[in-house]
Amino acid sequence: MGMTIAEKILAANSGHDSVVPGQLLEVSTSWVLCHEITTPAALRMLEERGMNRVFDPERIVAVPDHSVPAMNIKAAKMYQKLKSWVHENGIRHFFDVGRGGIAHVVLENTGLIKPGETLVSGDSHTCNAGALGAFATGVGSTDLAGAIYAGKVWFKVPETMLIRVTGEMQPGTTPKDIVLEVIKRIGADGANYMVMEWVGDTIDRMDMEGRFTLTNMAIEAGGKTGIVAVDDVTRDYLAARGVTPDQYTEFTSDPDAHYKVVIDVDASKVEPTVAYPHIPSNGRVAGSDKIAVTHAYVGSCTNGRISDLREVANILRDRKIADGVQMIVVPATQAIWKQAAQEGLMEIFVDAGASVSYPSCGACLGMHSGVLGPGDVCISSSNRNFVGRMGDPSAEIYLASPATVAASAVNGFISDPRDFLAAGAAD
Ligand SMILES: CC(C)[C@H](C(=O)O)[C@@H](O)C(=O)O
Ligand code: SF4
Repeated sequence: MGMTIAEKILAANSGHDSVVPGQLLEVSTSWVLCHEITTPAALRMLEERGMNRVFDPERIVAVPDHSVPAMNIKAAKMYQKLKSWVHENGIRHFFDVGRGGIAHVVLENTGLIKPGETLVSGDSHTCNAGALGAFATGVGSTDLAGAIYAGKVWFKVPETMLIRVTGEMQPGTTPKDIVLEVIKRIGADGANYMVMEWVGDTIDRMDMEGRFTLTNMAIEAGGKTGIVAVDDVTRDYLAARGVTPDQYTEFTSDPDAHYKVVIDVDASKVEPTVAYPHIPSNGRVAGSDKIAVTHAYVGSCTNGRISDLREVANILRDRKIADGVQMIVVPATQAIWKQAAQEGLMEIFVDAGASVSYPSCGACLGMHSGVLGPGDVCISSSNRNFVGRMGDPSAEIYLASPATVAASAVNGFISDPRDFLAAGAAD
């Protein structure tokens, strides 16, 4: 029987010619990504056993991102732990505060992780990197410890779900709306322990930033990871980062590969979508109800990229954020921050009355720099709207595209970004 891309990558990285779903494998990890929240626990486990070494200092990427710059002493200590470990072990790929940003977005941009490789990290959105045709997934602290020590991890080969997306996306609709629509259809557990493989002409035309948004949210449907096959879009993205095809292996799914589920999406029918509290599968068309917001957040590993910031600027240009709304814009990395500044986007955000923050996870998970209070209502470009995710348990979070967040910030209530296109503000 044929194999899917994910099965081929797992086979190649575990010394097998072929594998089948359900098979247990010991897989070599090409890369281990470490941030300051989950890595210290893994390091403690290793230290307690006298096993404090790393499998390969060149294959570990360390990026403090959640609680930086530190907002309290506990956070400062976690940062110190990551940093001292990095120095003691000669880990070169360390993206310190001011030189990095949100780990997943930093990594995707480095050219380090390549198609056909495997990546693990103690973070559930590690699936983000699957857009590069790699097998990337989040693991718990024990598996993380094993990966750091031995460069190996146990996996049960997942089943794969095929998501075929065809047709032209309509103006105002973005990759975020596509993934919110898919999660709405299959449910927050619809892809449990499956690989979500994205194909179709809509995906072929989509840039890498959009593809990262799709694979990033696999975990919100319970997926093990998301993946997109390598094509010219991927090759060009990698070439721009100095990576040539002889440095990586391209895997494609066989025509007779086995898919547990096949989903068809007509992109031309997908409308700007908002996931209502308190689960990402609770999608409705943007603006169906007039819901007043107190906060608007653009950022996170899902939607804090330069194309996202451009979309927001297109709507905020020559407009003001509604009175009573606090808007926070967080470029995902230092490089994106600089690019946004060079393009004049920062000025547009500030003139509109938004607060522009430094690259970090901060507000996304209610740690700092934008924590919600009782009864607050936030429209967010992030990926999770669970109870208490951004702060007080009584706060409500609505997930949407950056364009929908911007339109809602201007109106003061959840709005359809297409109304702004009609007004000629966005392109
Ligand atoms: C803190 C970290 C372990 C967590 C995750 O794994 O996803 C965070 O990034 C999140 O988005 O909730
Ligand atoms: S930006 Fe949000 S979702 Fe992404 S890694 Fe950070 S906390 Fe998790």
